[in-house]
Amino acid sequence: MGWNAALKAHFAPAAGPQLLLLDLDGTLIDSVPDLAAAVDAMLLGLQRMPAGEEKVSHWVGNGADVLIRRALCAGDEQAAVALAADDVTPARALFDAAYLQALHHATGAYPGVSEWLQRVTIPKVLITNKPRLFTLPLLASLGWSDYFVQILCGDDLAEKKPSPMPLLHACQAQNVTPQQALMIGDSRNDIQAAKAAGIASVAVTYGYNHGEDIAASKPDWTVENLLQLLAG
Ligand SMILES: O=C(O)COP(=O)(O)O
Ligand SMILES: [Mg+2]
Repeated sequence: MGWNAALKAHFAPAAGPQLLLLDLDGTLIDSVPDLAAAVDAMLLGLQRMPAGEEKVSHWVGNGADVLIRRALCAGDEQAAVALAADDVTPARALFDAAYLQALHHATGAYPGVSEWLQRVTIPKVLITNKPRLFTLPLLASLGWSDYFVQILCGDDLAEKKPSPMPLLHACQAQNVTPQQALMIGDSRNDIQAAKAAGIASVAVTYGYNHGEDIAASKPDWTVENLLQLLAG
């Protein structure tokens, strides 16, 4: 396995990155159908109108708590932030129950991802804003648990992406410098975190980025399929 010319040039004289930091939702898996079903079950349980996949796809990226807040406030960001924790708790219970039952009904890997995960043999750390409660059973269900040397979820550290904290934590734990690592993600949270950590970043163009073009976040490279990162 070899890296494409752009990555080779960036990481020279090494053959490529020494550590891959990988986002999950919107990068490796298309999880919005199942997330939207759980959000809609939650909203119906609260006697509200369902939101549907398109809106939910714009609300994903900052973890379950923020997703639920956005859903309760129909995407009004200020209102979502201002919502009292007591108003979120009952909704969270409904969401958790619905999503845990259907983590992997309609969720699947994006084209090229399974082959890429098999071909890329350097250490991979999963860095997701998804809570651990959902991440571990979902990875097991996908048969992917053994691909990662470390799994950092949204509730594992004091700060989540766009904070650089989980990325820097992974580099330190895996004994590489930020300059030797590569972050791959679909949203501005991934790219901002990478820039703040001094880590080069690849954005995939097919994921969820709050309805915005990921190019606006100025990743170092963009790809439509992870296999484009490899030579040949
Ligand atoms: O849980 C989310 O909102 C997004 O998770 P991600 O960091 O894997 O994209
Ligand atoms: Mg993502």
